[in-house]
Amino acid sequence: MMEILFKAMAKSPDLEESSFLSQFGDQPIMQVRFNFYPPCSRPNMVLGVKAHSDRLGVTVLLQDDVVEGLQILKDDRWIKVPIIPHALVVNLGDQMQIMSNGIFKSPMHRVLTNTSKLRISVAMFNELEQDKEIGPVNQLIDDKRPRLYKNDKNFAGFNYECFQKGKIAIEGAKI
Ligand SMILES: O=C(O)CCC(=O)C(=O)O
Ligand SMILES: [Fe+2]
Repeated sequence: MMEILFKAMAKSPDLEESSFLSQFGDQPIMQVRFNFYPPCSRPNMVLGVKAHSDRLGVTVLLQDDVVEGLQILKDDRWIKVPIIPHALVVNLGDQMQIMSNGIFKSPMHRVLTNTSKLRISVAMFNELEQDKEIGPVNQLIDDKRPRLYKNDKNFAGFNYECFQKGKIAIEGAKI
């Protein structure tokens, strides 16, 4: 599934199919995370997940089919991501923004808690092969669009460090 997505995304800026996919290496790691948000008596004070952008290429998310909570930042405003039964939410991560030299954006998002209902979501991520370096695809760098990001070997770790410190990782990846 991830393979199909990465190939399709490469076609949009008119690249070779494997341009993004090949950066993940021959043995990319598939990770699945189950998020469990218990009810919270002070939802105005406690977030389920604080604001962050996903660190990898693409996140495929199955939201709770009843309880909302996910919000995305657009033009400095938090916008609710609606629940669409049986639909998956596909979100782009920082590594996609880096590989596409900023053409694709990795949005900030957060999860709110709910006073009375628990919420569950399942997120699927595609991690690079160990020690693989990523960087902007060469064909997306030219005079009009100079290279925005440096190549990086441990961006995922760097993103996690930034998340803990409340910093924006993609800013730190800039040249
Ligand atoms: O629970 C959700 O809807 C989103 C969780 C999330 O942002 C993540 O796992 O990175
Ligand atoms: Fe996320």
